Amino acid sequence: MLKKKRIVILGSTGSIGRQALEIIRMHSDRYEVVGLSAYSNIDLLELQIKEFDPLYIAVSDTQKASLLRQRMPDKDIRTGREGINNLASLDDADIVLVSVVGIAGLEPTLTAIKNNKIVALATKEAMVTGGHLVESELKRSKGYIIPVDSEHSAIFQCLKASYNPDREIKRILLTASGGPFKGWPVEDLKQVTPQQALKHPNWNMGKRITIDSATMMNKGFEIIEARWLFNVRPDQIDVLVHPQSIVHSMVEFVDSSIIAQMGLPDMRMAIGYAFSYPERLTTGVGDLDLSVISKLTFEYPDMDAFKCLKLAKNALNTGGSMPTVLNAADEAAVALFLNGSIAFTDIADIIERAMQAHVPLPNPSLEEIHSVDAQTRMFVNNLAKG
Ligand SMILES: NC(=O)C1=CN([C@@H]2O[C@H](COP(=O)(O)OP(=O)(O)OC[C@H]3O[C@@H](n4cnc5c(N)ncnc54)[C@H](OP(=O)(O)O)[C@@H]3O)[C@@H](O)[C@H]2O)C=CC1
Ligand SMILES: CC(=O)[C@@H](O)[C@H](O)COP(=O)(O)O
Ligand SMILES: [Mn+2]
Repeated sequence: MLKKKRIVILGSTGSIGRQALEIIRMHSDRYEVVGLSAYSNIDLLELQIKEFDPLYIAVSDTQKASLLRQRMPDKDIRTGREGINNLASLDDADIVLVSVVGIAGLEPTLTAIKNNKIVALATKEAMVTGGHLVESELKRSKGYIIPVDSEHSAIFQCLKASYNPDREIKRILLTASGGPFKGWPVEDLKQVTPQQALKHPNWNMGKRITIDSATMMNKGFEIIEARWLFNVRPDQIDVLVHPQSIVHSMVEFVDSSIIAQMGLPDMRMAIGYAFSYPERLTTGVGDLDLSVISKLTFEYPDMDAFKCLKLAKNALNTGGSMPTVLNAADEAAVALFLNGSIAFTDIADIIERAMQAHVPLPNPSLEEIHSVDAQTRMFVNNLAKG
C-alpha cells in the first residue's frame, strides 16, 4: 500500500483550492489533507474540515478564527500571518499548495521552500513581488516548486523535452486568451462594467485574476513569474494572444523546435499534475478533440490597447521593489474598480502613477517588500480619494 502524500492547501476556499480538493477526493487512496486555510470564509471551510478532517487549520481573520473555534472546539485553529506560515512548515506535510490570492502568498511560499516542501505554486504574486527571494531560498533548501499557473505548468512540462534547459531554451511563448475585451476600440474600454470584466471567455476564476486577465496585467505578472521560475531573460519571453486557450504555452528551443502543451481550459489538469508529478493521473478534465477545433490562432498583443502589459515589462526591467509596486497598485486599483470607485481604464493609469512615484529598492528584503506593498496601497487609495 503506497504511503499517501500529505497535502496542505493554503486558500482552500478559493477557486484553485476547491478544485484541488476535487482532485484529492478523486484520488483519496493517494492523497490526504493535513492542513487547510482561508481568509474569512469559515462556512465553506467548516464543511471542508468536516469532509477532510485536517490536522491543522488557519483562518487569517482573527474574529472569524474565534468564531470557528467556538463551532469546532476540538480543532487546532491558528490565525494571522503566523497561522498560515505554521501550515506552510508542517512536519506532517509533503506538498504545500499555495493558492491564496495576492502578496499574502509570498511568505508562506518562502517558508514552505525553507522547510523542504514540494510547493505547488498557484499564487503568481509571490513570484512577482519576491522572485529574487524565492530564487535564493531554492538555492539554500531542498524544497522545490511545481508551477500550477496553467501556462507555467505547460512550460514546466515542455521543458521535460530538453536535456539542458539553461542552454537549450531560445524563447518561451506565453499564450494569452486576450480576455473579454480583445479587439475592442480603446475608447470603448472606459465604459466597461465590473460585470462585463468578470466574464472571462474561457476560464472560471477568482475575481482578482479575472480582472487582471481583462486588463492583461495577468499576462504581465506571468512574464515576471516565468522569468524567475525558468531563469530566462525578459527578452526570451514572448506573449501570443491565443483566444481559444487550448495551447497553454510553448517553448522554442535552440534547434528551432517548438514544444507545446495543450488541453481543455480546466485548472484541474495543472493542479493534478503538480500533485502527481512526475507521474500523471486522471483529473476529470474532458478530452480535447482536435477534430472539432476548427482553428488555433496566435497573434502578438496590441500593446497600446493593453497598457498593463507594458507596465509589467517596465517593472520587470526596473527590478528590485518595482514589481511589488506593480502588484500592490494593481491589487488596490482592481478593488476600487470592482467597488465602482474608478473606471476600468483608470486601473492602468493609477498603476503607472504609483510606479512613477516610486524610488525602487535594488534588492528588497521580505520586510521591505511588505512595507513597499503597504505604502503603495496607501498611495493608490489616497489617489482615488482625490
Ligand atoms: N483561479 C484560477 O483558475 C487560477 C488562479 N491562479 C492564481 O491562484 C491564486 C488563487 O486564485 P483563485 O483561487 O482564483 O482566488 P480566489 O479569490 O478564488 O481564492 C483566494 C483564496 O485565498 C484566500 N485569501 C484571500 N486573501 C487572503 C489573504 N490576505 N491571506 C490569506 N488567504 C487569503 C481566500 O480565502 P476566503 O475564501 O476566506 O476569502 C481564498 O481561499 C491567485 O494568485 C491566482 O492568480 C493562477 C491560475 C489560475
Ligand atoms: C488559467 C490560468 O492560468 C489563468 O492565468 C488564465 O491563463 C488567465 O487567462 P488569460 O490568458 O486571459 O490571462
Ligand atoms: Mn495563467
